[in-house]
Amino acid sequence: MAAYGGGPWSTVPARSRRAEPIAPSPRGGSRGGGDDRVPGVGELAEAVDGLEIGGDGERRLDKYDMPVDVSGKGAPGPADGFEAAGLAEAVLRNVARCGYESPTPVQRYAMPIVMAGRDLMACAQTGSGKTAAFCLPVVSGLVAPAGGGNGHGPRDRGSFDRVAAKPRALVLAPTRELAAQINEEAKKFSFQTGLRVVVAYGGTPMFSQLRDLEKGVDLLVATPGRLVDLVERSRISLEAIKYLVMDEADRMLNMGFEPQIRKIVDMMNMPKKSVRQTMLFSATFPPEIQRLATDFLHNYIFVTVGRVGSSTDLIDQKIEFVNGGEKRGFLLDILQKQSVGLSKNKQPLTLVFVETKREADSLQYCLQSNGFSATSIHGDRTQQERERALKSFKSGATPILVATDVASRGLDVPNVAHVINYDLPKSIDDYVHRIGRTGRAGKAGKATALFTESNHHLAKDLLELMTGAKQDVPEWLGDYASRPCSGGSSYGGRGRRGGGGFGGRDYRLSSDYGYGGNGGVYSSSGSSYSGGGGGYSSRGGGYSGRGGGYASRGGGYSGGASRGGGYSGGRGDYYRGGSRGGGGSDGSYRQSAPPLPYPSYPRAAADISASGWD
Ligand SMILES: Nc1ncnc2c1ncn2[C@@H]1O[C@H](COP(=O)(O)OP(=O)(O)OP(=O)(O)O)[C@@H](O)[C@H]1O
Repeated sequence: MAAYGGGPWSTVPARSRRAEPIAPSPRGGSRGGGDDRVPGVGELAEAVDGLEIGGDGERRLDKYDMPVDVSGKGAPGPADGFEAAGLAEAVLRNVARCGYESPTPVQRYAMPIVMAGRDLMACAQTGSGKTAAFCLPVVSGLVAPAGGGNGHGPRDRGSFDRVAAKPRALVLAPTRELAAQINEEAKKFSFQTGLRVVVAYGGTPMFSQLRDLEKGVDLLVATPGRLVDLVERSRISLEAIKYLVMDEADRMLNMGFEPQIRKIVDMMNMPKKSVRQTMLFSATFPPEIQRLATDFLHNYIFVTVGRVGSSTDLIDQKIEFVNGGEKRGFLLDILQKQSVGLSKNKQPLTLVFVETKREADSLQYCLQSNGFSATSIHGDRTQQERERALKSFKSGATPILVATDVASRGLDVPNVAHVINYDLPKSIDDYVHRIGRTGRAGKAGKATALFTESNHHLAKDLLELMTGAKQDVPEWLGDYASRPCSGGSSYGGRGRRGGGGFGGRDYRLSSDYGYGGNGGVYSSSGSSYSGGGGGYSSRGGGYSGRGGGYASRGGGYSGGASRGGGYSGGRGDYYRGGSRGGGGSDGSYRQSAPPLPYPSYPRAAADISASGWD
């Protein structure tokens, strides 16, 4: 396979970019009155609270250049640049303001697909620019004039019709912090377009969000819980939705969250899938979630950059074997060593992941008692506390953030130098997302995992992941990986990743699915686009999962009183049976039962709320 032939990426250090004047739009001209003036970054920052552009250090954006596979009938080819993608001029100006010189691979492929009005499932590595990959074409589609080529007919401004706001685009995100971040990004990209971007998430008073909604909304970013609440109060109507995006889609459709997503999509008056345009994005997409996702997609295109669920080799991954009781000392040692010789305000930003909320509190206290400046974020802290902690971490005022999985997905904190998995997660996909908080946007990062005996179930997947990312793997990990594990392989077992090797990532290509051959599949990594043919019938092919389902993973999880049972193997929908009682919020389990193979996500309503799902 030939290497992916993407356009040259910017490797200009962000700092120098920040200092440079922003170039006027290459096309000149403007849309709508009064847009000729091109503001500088500072001005944009003033206009958009929370704007952050770049950070320190060299960027190796070329690191994301890797084989790209595209499957699905009639997929448009990639765009060489932002202009070639056909984005509206106002949006192009905002791209320039953000200092983006050329699109990342996922952006090159996703933008033309979305601009062509096609549904999309896209999988690309953490930190590789997926947010802009959906925001730019969606914003562009919203500002496009009648007949502007986006296939959505005349422009109809989001309106406030008596009581209900009617957004035309909806972006769903699994946590409040991520929703807030996407909101900021979307605002940047829609600067001076006349579009209104509004965010709605739980944990904050509703009245300010209502006031915002009353002014009208074109693009709404929301967490599912708060959205359901607003729709049920008739403050939002989804009847005008043209674009539906699910960020971190595999998480959104996973575990206890899926029913709420179904409620939003199927039972709240949203146009049906053949009418709206639906886009799903994540760095990880297990086949069973891909299968579930087809319920929401219409004749979609699947794009994967690199291997589904792989980590970027921008991250230097280390794994250390530690006895459970020695973890704290080990962590203190790491932190001590990395801070030597650095002044207080130059400490590297370090994110420490733990499994439970209680452990987060306790570790924060321990670190503080040992002279480290640390804060924490988890589902038991108030939203105000969470936001304060994140802000303090971002600014470097508190360079150590102890977090549960509530911070594992999507958060883009520039300059996180080190991610430490103090407790390893239950699944390899969670690991991929956690370490992906560093090594973003082409910058290098470091990840250290403390592996204990109880993490045996993860050994095989870690070995495979690290080997794939060209990391040094200790011999003992290979030993663990080759030994049978009583708990079976983790849920995130590589066997579920689509058969291994490039080309097997779109689950529709599984022979079980009845995709009908190689129709509409091409790979930028060499083989040519083979056009139509084939075709597939959504859900119709009898996809049988990973051959054996959960039960194949060494005994699987058999339920247990506190969990409400229901984990019976089969095709991945264990949560459908039985109650989902038990479990702490945001991936926090306090019980002393043996570790679950999966999930680390909340499964009861109260947990969902505390995790920020609302
Ligand atoms: N074309 C580009 N040129 C330069 N920087 C970019 C470009 N596109 C995105 N970025 C920057 O890359 C960083 C990561 O982007 P983003 O948060 O969208 O990643 P992601 O793929 O969604 O990651 P995750 O899977 O963790 O959610 C952001 O700081 C963003 O501003």
